[in-house]
Amino acid sequence: MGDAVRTTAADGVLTITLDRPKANAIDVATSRELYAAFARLRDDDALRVAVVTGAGERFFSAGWDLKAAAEGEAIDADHGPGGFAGLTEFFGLHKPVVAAVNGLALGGGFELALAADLIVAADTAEFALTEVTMGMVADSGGVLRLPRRVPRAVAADMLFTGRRMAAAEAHWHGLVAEVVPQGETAAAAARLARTIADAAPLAVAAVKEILDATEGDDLAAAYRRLRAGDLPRYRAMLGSADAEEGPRAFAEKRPPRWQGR
Ligand SMILES: CCCCCCCCCCCCC[C@H](O)CC(=O)SCCNC(=O)CCNC(=O)[C@H](O)C(C)(C)COP(=O)(O)OP(=O)(O)OC[C@H]1O[C@@H](n2cnc3c(N)ncnc32)[C@H](O)[C@@H]1OP(=O)(O)O
Repeated sequence: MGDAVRTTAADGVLTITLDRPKANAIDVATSRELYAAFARLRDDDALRVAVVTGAGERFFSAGWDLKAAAEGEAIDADHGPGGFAGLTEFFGLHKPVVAAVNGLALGGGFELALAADLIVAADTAEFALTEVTMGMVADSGGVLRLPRRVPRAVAADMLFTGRRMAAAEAHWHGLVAEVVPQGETAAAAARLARTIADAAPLAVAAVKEILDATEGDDLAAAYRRLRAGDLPRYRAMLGSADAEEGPRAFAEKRPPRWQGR
């Protein structure tokens, strides 16, 4: 990777660390490094899940690099690697992403966490979409995802005012899966990621595909999607050797040996 994004891989888990003093802010170069890290997750069959986190204890990410912006650098929110397209393209991939929010997740930093499938947060973490106070809209996923993760009135309050949401409130809303003491975020996220990495890869991919494909549907429409046969990863799971391996391993009282086919 480059200077601002570090990656390490172990036990099927890719850990992506945003490490750019002083606030883990994201400029165009950093967004391209993040993009490359998620491309590695997508393309490496040995990798089954990613954890994305920030270096240090104060910031997960303070979002877009406002100093670079003041000097004229623009992140194309629709088509550039660092914008909504990147977040949508990669967070629609077939492998889950866990955000380990170790501190302040502001603006694009919160959008990065919102694009993940699961969030583990430090008890000191805070979340905010401050774009409206910066003359912008959180159009790299924030304005679209937040109302689908918390009640509309709560999303509206945050989007109109840029107010912060503490980790405890985020957990109360179900936005955050787990809150842990500061300093334990990475370990908690790693435990969650390893549990996912140990599950059947085709089944995990099918769950992610179904969650993403039916997010906006009511139950009846979602069920029709599931039965329509137009979800390729779900279809692949149904006819897989792994779908037979699970019951066989249980009957033989041994751990399953997933083959990913
Ligand atoms: C899957 C593939 C895709 C990969 C790419 C994913 C990209 C994600 C989306 C990209 C971005 C989309 C655009 C986004 O929607 C728009 C935004 O993010 S707007 C910016 C939002 N951020 C903020 O509003 C936070 C701004 N910061 C502050 O308000 C304050 O810093 C603070 C957080 C309240 C802390 O205040 P203080 O305690 O007083 O500390 P300082 O202010 O002195 O900050 C310390 C230090 O950090 C620098 N800094 C802080 N925030 C930023 C920032 N956003 N950009 C640049 N620098 C920042 C600050 O300047 C200080 O440094 P110093 O001046 O001391 O050198």
